[in-house]
Amino acid sequence: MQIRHSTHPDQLQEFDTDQLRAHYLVEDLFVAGEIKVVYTHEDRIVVGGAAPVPGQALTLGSYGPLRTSSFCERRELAALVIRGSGSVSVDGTEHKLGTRDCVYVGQGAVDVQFHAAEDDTHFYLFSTPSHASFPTAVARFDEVDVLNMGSPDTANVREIRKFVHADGIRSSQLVLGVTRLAAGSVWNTMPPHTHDRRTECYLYFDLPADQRVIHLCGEPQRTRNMVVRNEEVVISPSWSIHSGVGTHAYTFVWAMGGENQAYDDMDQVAVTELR
Ligand SMILES: O=C[C@H](O)[C@@H](O)CC(=O)C(=O)O
Ligand SMILES: [Zn+2]
Repeated sequence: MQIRHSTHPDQLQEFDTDQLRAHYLVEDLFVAGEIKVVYTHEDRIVVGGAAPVPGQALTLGSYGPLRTSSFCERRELAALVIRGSGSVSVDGTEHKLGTRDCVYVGQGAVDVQFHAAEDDTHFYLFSTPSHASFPTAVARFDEVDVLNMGSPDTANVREIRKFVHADGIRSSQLVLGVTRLAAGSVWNTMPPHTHDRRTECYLYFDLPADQRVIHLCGEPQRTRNMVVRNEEVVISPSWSIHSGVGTHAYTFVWAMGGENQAYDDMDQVAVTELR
């Protein structure tokens, strides 16, 4: 388990490209036959990747820094299939998931296993601390409500789907959804926002291997950027905007943990205020 420490916004001004990437970008999460996890002290979120091969399930263990006997002893977890299809077994109950479907696993689950139904199946894992147990539940990409956002003039036509949230799958603090850009649209979350009460992570996917997303971070009046590949995660501390422009359309998982679950609790930043 890799550890990322929290950072102060002033530090961002001192970071060079490599330091910026070392603190906020998570690469190489998806390795065939392995589970990879990264613990950030920003709201104690754990992000991970599970890439089982068909016929060989992967079991989620606990990790030294958690000091628990099972991963979900004091945590809740969401697993979303970003590529392929498969199932997640939670204490013996199998939940079949197609591409872009998600299972929420409540605190207290002991035995969590990932099974691939086809080659190149990738599960994205997102976990936050939890001090109350909520039922394990599945949300399907094609069944959750869709919010249409953006316009062709600003190249940001996109569909926002909320999976784990106050009016969907209930959780202790975890909030998660998927945003998909229309062909020809490239901007997400523009105009951008911050939410001082939550940390947010973006996992970009469905981006062709030879394309990139230029992800914008930092305080609104002193932004920085990182060039991001397919299936990489960006950690956004609560003081940072989180927005990006692709060289091609893409999809991303946005997921948060923190003080509240109110999606609308955002401080919007006008495009003209950015620097
Ligand atoms: O806090 C919420 C998140 O940043 C995302 O839901 C924004 C997003 O998906 C978008 O505008 O494209
Ligand atoms: Zn946000």
